[in-house]
Amino acid sequence: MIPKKASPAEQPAAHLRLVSDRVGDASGIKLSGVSKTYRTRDGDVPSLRPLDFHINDGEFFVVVGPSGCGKSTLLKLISGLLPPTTGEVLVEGEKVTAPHGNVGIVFQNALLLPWRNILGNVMLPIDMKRLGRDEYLVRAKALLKLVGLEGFEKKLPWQLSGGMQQRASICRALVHDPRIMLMDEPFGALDALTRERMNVELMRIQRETRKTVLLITHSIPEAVFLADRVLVMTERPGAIAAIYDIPLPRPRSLDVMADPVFTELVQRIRKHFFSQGTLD
Ligand SMILES: Nc1ncnc2c1ncn2[C@@H]1O[C@H](COP(=O)(O)OP(=O)(O)OP(=O)(O)O)[C@@H](O)[C@H]1O
Repeated sequence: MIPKKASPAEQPAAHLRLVSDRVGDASGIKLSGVSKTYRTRDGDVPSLRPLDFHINDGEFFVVVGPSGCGKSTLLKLISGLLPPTTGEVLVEGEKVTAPHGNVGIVFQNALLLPWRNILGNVMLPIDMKRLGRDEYLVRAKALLKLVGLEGFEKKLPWQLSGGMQQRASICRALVHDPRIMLMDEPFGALDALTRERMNVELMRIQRETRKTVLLITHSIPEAVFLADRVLVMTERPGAIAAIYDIPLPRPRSLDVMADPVFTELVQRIRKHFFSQGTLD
């Protein structure tokens, strides 16, 4: 389905140009006609309508949508955990047919193994993939330092706060140096203040590591704060309601939330959720 452009009546000010898609190349993530219908004993559950879009290499791309519209399904399709019903997903120009090493995934809860210390948890993908421990140990420690967890390597997960655990899970997703980070409501379980701090931290990590990030959130301000572009989904079966370009300069601090461009974008995206019945 072709992303919908804003009608003239809903056109924002010139500085809030709405883009349907940027021209993409073979790098990044490309979805062509990707749909998903779950086959269950009680019948078919159409979850995603055919989607076409491209996420550029190094882009911070955020997806917002109503509950149950297929956001997590989208993430599973890109990571290769689920096959699409129609269409194809290309990651770095390669068709995704199975779980692949090009992604690191962060879930809503840190999901650290309670019996492994923090360093051991970060090293889990390396141990599972049987990669060279010595080489990646250096990287794991450097990542922990990057997220402010230096000195906590030997602690067990319960000895850390929720925000610190989530930072460790981000390190775990990055330790094998994937090109892409997929994040499913990564800060949904955190209190508001910690969540804001984690957002600032995540942007910094993304800038330093130059990863392509696809993040799912229910928070529209969070989406606008973080993203280069925001994809708004319709209700299930999910389709693209619109894709917004976020022209706020980087680096961004929390002060950007007071910028009129920020508030206008938040309001425009919120309108999708308050129109009758469906998202658009
Ligand atoms: N394994 C499955 N079998 C059948 N239906 C499923 C399965 N997984 C998800 N669904 C259905 O597909 C739809 C999309 O689910 P998904 O988890 O992708 O939505 P979501 O947008 O991530 O939801 P939320 O925002 O509440 O986390 C939902 O209606 C869900 O019930």
